[in-house]
Parts: sequence; structure tokens; C-alpha cells
Amino acid sequence: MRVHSLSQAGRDEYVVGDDPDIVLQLQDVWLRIPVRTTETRTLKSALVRSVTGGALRRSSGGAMIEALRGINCTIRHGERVALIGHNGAGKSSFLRLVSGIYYPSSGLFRASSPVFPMIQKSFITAPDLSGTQAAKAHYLLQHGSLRGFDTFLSDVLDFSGLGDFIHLPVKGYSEGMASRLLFSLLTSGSHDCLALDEGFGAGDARFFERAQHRLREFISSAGTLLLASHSDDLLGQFCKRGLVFNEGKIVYDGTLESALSYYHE
Ligand SMILES: Nc1ncnc2c1ncn2[C@@H]1O[C@H](COP(=O)(O)OP(=O)(O)OP(=O)(O)O)[C@@H](O)[C@H]1O
Repeated sequence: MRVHSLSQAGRDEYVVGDDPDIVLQLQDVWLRIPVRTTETRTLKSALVRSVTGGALRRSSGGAMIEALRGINCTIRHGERVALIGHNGAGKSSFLRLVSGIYYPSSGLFRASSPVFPMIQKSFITAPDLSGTQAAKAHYLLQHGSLRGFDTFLSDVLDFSGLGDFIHLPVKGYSEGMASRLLFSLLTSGSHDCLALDEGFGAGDARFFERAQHRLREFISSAGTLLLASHSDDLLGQFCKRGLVFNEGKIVYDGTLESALSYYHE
């Protein structure tokens, strides 16, 4: 179980019950991201309001973006949750935080099972690596060992259709080829808890259709799902509960239908 508990003063302050049904629990979670810039004179010293994005403040050496602000939320096993909100509202930051990519600046966050992030749109490995080596690095990061890797690689090879290109450096792939590989890597295997950001490339039109089918199967196989999307149709296919984000806060939490009505009001 992963637990992060930080108060403003850096001390543990919260007590969480041990309900085995709870997969994710967040209490008063804040995420502040410092951004270094020399353009601070153009930022107002008080909170700058804008149409998109989290709350932006001037800070020493640049700016501070409050991407998540006082998030309180409990997700139980088997829930299928839509993250709704305008650009910059905090959906991806929330997904990154629950999958362990970002640490909370303050508040309590507890995850009782690993959350698989399907968020990245590019390889996190060196571009000189071959497709096979990139797959190996990805597998090692996920599983901590290479047990089962051969089956995984053969599935990736089959689905991506890359053939012998899998042995060549990823940096020589076209954008679509790289998308095919990345998509195949991320959708091989199943995960108990899935954090998925819709803005996900999937190669050319021919591949796109196969990818849609595989994505649906992949999403359906997850026990618990968090899905960020601007498509009401997509959310309607997979989710029952909706969280509406605005300026880093959850401003509505309810059924998907009521959350979408709230958002579109
Ligand atoms: N790594 C980062 N560096 C700087 N700012 C960041 C970073 N990650 C997120 N932010 C800021 O946090 C705020 C929330 O962004 P986030 O990506 O979570 O929004 P979103 O709801 O997913 O938006 P979209 O619908 O456009 O994908 C934005 O103001 C963004 O600029």
C-alpha cells in the first residue's frame, strides 16, 4: 500500500480507516508545481484568473501553479470514474498523482493497489534503444523482473505489426510507428486499476480501428477505472460516476449523468 501524508508543516495529521474496498483515498490533497520563468513581471502578484489552467501565483524565481487544490475523494474497488473538466482543470494532474508520477505537496493520499498510468504520449526510454529494448525497459519498470517477458513481447510484436523494425532504434521510427509500439506496450496485459488519459495517439487509420477495439477490451478488463476525456460518448460507454474538475478542485461528484449535466450547464 502506498501512503503519502504531508501537512503544510510536513507532519502526518490524518487517520484513515482500513476499509479493504477502498482503492484510492485522498484527503485535502494539494499539488503545487513550481515553474521557473523570468517573465514574472507580467504575472500579477495576486491570483491570476484565466479561462484555462489551475490557479497561477507569482513566486520567487518564477510562478507556482496550484494544479490540485484541496482534493477530497474516495474511490472503491470496481468503480468506473469519469474525470470531466475544461483544459487545465486538473484531470491529468489527478491521474498522475494517483499513479505515483507526482507526489502531493500536502494532504493525505493512500493507494491500496498499484495504479497503471496510460498517460504518456512518448517513450520514457533513450531513443537509441531498439523497440525490443524499449519493451524490455517498460516491462522491467512495470514488473520488476523479466519473468513472462517473452510472451509479452510476442503479443506486442503481433499487435504492433512492426515486424523486424522491432530490432531497430526507436529514434528511426516514424511518428505512427512509434505510436503503434507505445500503444501496444501499454495495452498488453491487464491491470487492476487503470488511469487513462484519452488524448492518446494510435497510429494510422488502419491501426486506429484495431486499436479502438483493443482499447475497449483493455478498459473493460480493468477492475477499477479512472478515465479523463472530453468525449461524453466515450465516458458514457465506460463510466458510471463523474468527477467535475475546475481550477484544480473537484466541484461536483455524482453519477455520470448528473456530472455531465452540471458540467454543461
Ligand atoms: N509538469 C507541469 N509543469 C507545469 N505546469 C503543469 C505541469 N503539469 C500540470 N501543470 C499545470 O497544472 C494545471 C492542470 O493541468 P492538467 O494537465 O492537469 O489539466 P487537464 O484538466 O488534464 O487539461 P486538458 O483537458 O487540457 O488535458 C494547468 O494549469 C497546467 O499548466
